[in-house]
Amino acid sequence: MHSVTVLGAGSWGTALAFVLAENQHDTLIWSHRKDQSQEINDYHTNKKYLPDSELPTNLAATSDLQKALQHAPTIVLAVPTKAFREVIQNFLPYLSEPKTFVHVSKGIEPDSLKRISEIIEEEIPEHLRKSIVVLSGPSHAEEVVLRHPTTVTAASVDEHSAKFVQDLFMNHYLRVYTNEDVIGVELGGALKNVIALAAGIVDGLGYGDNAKAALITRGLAEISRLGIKMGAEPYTFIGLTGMGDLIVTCTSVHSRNWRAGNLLGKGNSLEQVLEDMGMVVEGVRTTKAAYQLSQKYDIEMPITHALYDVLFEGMTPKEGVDQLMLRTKKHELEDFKSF
Ligand SMILES: NC(=O)C1=CN([C@@H]2O[C@H](COP(=O)(O)OP(=O)(O)OC[C@H]3O[C@@H](n4cnc5c(N)ncnc54)[C@H](OP(=O)(O)O)[C@@H]3O)[C@@H](O)[C@H]2O)C=CC1
Ligand SMILES: O=C(CO)COP(=O)(O)O
Repeated sequence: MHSVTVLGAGSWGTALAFVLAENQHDTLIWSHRKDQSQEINDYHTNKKYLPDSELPTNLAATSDLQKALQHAPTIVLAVPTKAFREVIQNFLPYLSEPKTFVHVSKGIEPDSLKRISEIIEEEIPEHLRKSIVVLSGPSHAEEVVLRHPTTVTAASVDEHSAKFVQDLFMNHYLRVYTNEDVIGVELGGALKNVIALAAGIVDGLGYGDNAKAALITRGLAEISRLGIKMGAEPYTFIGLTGMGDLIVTCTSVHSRNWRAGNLLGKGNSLEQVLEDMGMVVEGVRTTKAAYQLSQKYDIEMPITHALYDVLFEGMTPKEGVDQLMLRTKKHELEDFKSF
C-alpha cells in the first residue's frame, strides 16, 4: 500500500482516485471547492463530474492544499492544462521534499508551446522533484468507474518510476503499459483532442463514417509528422497514446472534444459551446498551440490549420472541410519520405 494524493476532482482525477482507492492505496483527493470535498467525504459521490458513480468509502477528500501536498510522496496532477501552472504555484510553498509527479493532462500550452512535463520542470525546482511520469491512453473516466477494461501507458525517462506508476494503478480492469517516450506520449495525448474536435464537426455536419475514418487516419499522419520532428519515437503514435486515444476520442459520445465539435458542426458558436459543456475541452487551446508548432517546425498540418481557421478565424465548418478536400494533389506517404 502506498500513499497517493490526487490534485483535481474533475472527471479524470476522481476516476483515478477511485482506482487508487480500490487498489487499497491510502488515497487523498484535493478539490479547490470545499463543498465538493465534503460531498466526497460525506456521501462518497461526485455528482457534478461522475453523476452515476459511487466512490469507494476509503477514498478521502480535502480542500486543504497544504494537507494534500503533505499526505503523500506521489502526487497525481489531474487539472486542465490551463490551470496547471496556477495549481503548482499554489502548492509550491508546501513542497519541502522531492516527490514523484504523475500528470494526466492532455494539452499543450499556447505561445510557450510547452508540453506538460516541461511545465512541471519549469515550475518545480529540480531538488523538489523525484521524477515525472505521464499517464495517458484511451480512457474515458465514465467507463473506468464502471470497471470496463481499459488500457493506458505510464511514460517516464526514469524506467523505475514508470514501473512504480504501472504497479500503483494496475488491476483487473485497468491495464498499464510502460514507455520511455515522454515526448511522443504527451504529444499523442494532446494532439488527438484537435482531431477529435474536427471529427465531431464532420459528424455535426452530417457527413458519415468515410469522413471520420479519413480524419482519424490523416490526423494520425499529421500528428506523427510533427511528433517525429519534435523528437518522438515514430512507433509511439501507433500505440495506445497515439492511435488508441485518437480512436476513442474521435468515436465516443463520452469525449468532450468530440461533443464540442459536434455542436460546432451543427452551427453553434464556440463561445456558446464552451459555456454549455461545463467541463474542459482541451482541444480548443491545443489547436492554437498545434498551429503555432506546425509553423515553428515547418510541418504541414492541414486538419489543424482548417480547424484553427474555423475556431479562431471565422471560417464556417463546411468551408473548413472544403479547404481540406480541395488541397493540391498528393502522394499518400509524401510527407514521410523525408524521415
Ligand atoms: N475525463 C477523462 O476521461 C479524461 C481526462 N483527461 C485529461 O485530464 C485533465 C483533467 O480533465 P478532467 O478531469 O476530465 O476535467 P473536468 O473538466 O472534468 O474537471 C476539471 C477539474 O479541475 C478543476 N479546476 C479547474 N481549474 C482549476 C484551478 N485553477 N485550480 C484547481 N482546480 C481547478 C475543476 O474544478 P471546478 O469544478 O471548480 O471547475 C474540476 O474539478 C485534462 O487535461 C483531460 O484532457 C485524460 C484522460 C481521460
Ligand atoms: O482523453 C480522453 C480519453 O482518453 C478524454 O477525452 P475528452 O477530453 O475529449 O473527453
